[in-house]
Amino acid sequence: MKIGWIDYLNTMPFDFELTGVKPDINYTLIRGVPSQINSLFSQKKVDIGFISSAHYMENFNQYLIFPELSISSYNKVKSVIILSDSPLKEIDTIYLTGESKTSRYLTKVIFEKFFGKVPDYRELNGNLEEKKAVLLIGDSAIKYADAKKYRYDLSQIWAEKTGLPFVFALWCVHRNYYERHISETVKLWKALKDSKEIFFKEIDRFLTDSRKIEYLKNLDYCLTQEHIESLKLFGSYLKELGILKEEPQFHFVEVKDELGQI
Ligand SMILES: C=C(O[C@@H]1C=C(C(=O)O)C=C[C@H]1O)C(=O)O
Repeated sequence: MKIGWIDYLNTMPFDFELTGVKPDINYTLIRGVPSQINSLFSQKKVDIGFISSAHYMENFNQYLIFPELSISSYNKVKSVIILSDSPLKEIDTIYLTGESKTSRYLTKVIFEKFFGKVPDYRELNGNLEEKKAVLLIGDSAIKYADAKKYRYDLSQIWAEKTGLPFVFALWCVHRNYYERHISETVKLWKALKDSKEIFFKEIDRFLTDSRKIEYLKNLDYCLTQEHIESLKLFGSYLKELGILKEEPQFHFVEVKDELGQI
């Protein structure tokens, strides 16, 4: 089994090698930033991947979601931010990180649906200092959080406008891989879920940096009905903006029968 792993601090709770959970499967981890994992996943170079929620939405007929797991946030996420020299409403040009898919689309929803303006979107390459406004995610967002006068947290804006959590990433499997490897897939799902529980129960064993602990504790790793509502709303905005061809449906891996005890 080839597993696509997002190489950010925020995937640490799922790290079953760290927490000592043994999934009893043969696997290799392929690490990268979200955009790399998304494309390895759609090329079937990985069988199971932690991918951008928007990438699931673009390919929902081919993928299945692992239940109960995500990276989400109920208010501030802290690592999906717009850094700017001017207030948000005055931004005309914004440079978007190439590491993301969901947050790039969320930026468009925020500007175009919530604030009714279409800035010039450009690709972020090189130096932040020369750019008046940038979208950063993941570890570089944490690193450069204070780099500019204004900082806007995209998940906080979403929460203020919708009252919902925002779902950034989902664990997904290719439907046809799942059909041929049901038991291994469910074993991985269980290992990720157990790892997350052990990690937060015993967080001091795995991390000493209090800022990192605080960052991870503030994130939300669940996938409830409310999260699905939020994904649906995001999907309908993306459809309205012409980013998605159709409104996505949400299909899940069936985990109940496989491990009997769940
Ligand atoms: C919360 C985050 O969510 C990330 C954002 C993603 C995206 O924008 O496509 C994908 C995966 C997540 O790791 C983050 O990494 O800061």
